[in-house]
Amino acid sequence: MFELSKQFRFDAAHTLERSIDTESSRRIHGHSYRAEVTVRGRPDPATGMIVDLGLLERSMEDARDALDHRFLDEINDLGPATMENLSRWIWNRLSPELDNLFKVSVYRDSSGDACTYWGEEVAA
Ligand SMILES: Nc1nc2c(c(=O)[nH]1)N=C([C@H](O)[C@H](O)COP(=O)(O)OP(=O)(O)OP(=O)(O)O)CN2
Ligand SMILES: [Zn+2]
Repeated sequence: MFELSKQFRFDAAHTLERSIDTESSRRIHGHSYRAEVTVRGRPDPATGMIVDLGLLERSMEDARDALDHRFLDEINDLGPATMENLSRWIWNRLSPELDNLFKVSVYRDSSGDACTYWGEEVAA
């Protein structure tokens, strides 16, 4: 079994309601994010690939365009612009076209923040 990943970066602004650092979090501020999309599977013997990295990049472009240099509070189906909601939002955007999608991680390298979404568990 293999995991294959590709990353993209985006810079975006947001506000956040929190119980700590309330005032500064409510002010519009920005972060530099890095998102990592991982597929899992076995390479096709003919191509040697799980999925062509070029195709993976194409399907990520749309998500990047929707996030980069945006005010995240204005993205209707995101909810509060947290790392958790961003990783799930990227997952929801990519999962219809990526059969082998395994996880989506979002990082804020400057502060050491990371969040990974594996999709919702399907009840047995
Ligand atoms: N569970 C989560 N908690 C918080 C999130 C999140 O996405 N998930 N996000 C934030 C805010 O984005 C906040 O701006 C980050 O706050 P903080 O860690 O205090 O860092 P700074 O704003 O000071 O950012 P710098 O890296 O210092 O610029 C909070 N919590
Ligand atoms: Zn923030």
